[in-house]
Amino acid sequence: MRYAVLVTGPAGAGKSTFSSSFLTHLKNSRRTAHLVNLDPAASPASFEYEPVIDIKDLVSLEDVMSELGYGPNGGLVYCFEYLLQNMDWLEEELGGFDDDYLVFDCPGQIELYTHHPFLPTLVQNLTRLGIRVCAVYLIESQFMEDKYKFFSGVLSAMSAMVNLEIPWINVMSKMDLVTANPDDESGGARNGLRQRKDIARYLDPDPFLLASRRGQEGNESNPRFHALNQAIVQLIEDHPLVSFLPLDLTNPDSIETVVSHIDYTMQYGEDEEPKEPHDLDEGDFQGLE
Ligand SMILES: Nc1nc2c(ncn2[C@@H]2O[C@H](COP(=O)(O)OP(=O)(O)OP(=O)(O)O)[C@@H](O)[C@H]2O)c(=O)[nH]1
Repeated sequence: MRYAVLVTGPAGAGKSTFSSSFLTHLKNSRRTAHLVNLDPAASPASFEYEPVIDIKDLVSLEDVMSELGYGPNGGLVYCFEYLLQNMDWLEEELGGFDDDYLVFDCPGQIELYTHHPFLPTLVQNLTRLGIRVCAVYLIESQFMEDKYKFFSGVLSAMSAMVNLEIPWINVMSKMDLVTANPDDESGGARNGLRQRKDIARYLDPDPFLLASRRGQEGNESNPRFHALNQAIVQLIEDHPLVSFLPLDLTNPDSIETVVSHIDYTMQYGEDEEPKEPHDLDEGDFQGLE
């Protein structure tokens, strides 16, 4: 069985960094895992592991912009349309892998996840090839600095989940930049970053964070803004689809927890049949007395 993990989320959320740590973790656990780059604008410097499949071998944003005169956003859309017209290329590239974990590092343009059909079509194609697919959606801990930005992140995560309809894990990345304890002088506090005493209300989004303190901050005095917030609170209350796993890459237990959730969501290894004696070859006995 092949497994594909789509690493998604807004620009700068830490997708490439997480993909590298994830691959290191899988390799340390003696699993066969590879990086697939789906970002036609990625620079090679952003990868710790060389991608085994790279969309830039098919089409690159730089070429599309210089040769066809597209801007960055139109160029990205063109690249994905081109990929979907050339799924036989991807199918051939994927053909060389068996029983492997493939980590797809995706671009950071949020509209790709929320309202373009590209990723759903890609997922359909991967599923057709017998690949089990799940998505990890990252938003960064700095989103907690501003509750409106945070809830816009929650809504985009919800929208992407509904658009893709595949097993899904939301992750709050860069938790090393936050400390929950105001007395803790280490880590995030030492770096001058925000302490949060109410992290749990963000990891399991409490919509009443948004509804609180009417009239005390900027736009909140505008009744239409307040009414909009109330509607969003109601939506999140009625459809509590999103919660976040915290990810602190400086803590090995944290990455381990996220990987366990991915394995569980993917039902990793659940279809492995015990080998019959006549299926075993010499290699299976190596190292055994
Ligand atoms: N402190 C901290 N910084 C991080 C972490 N993950 C990523 N970063 C930093 O955040 C920036 C963006 O990280 P990337 O991994 O390139 O993010 P990305 O989502 O792949 O970015 P795009 O592909 O441009 O959308 C880089 O400067 C990283 O060093 C983290 O866990 N902690």
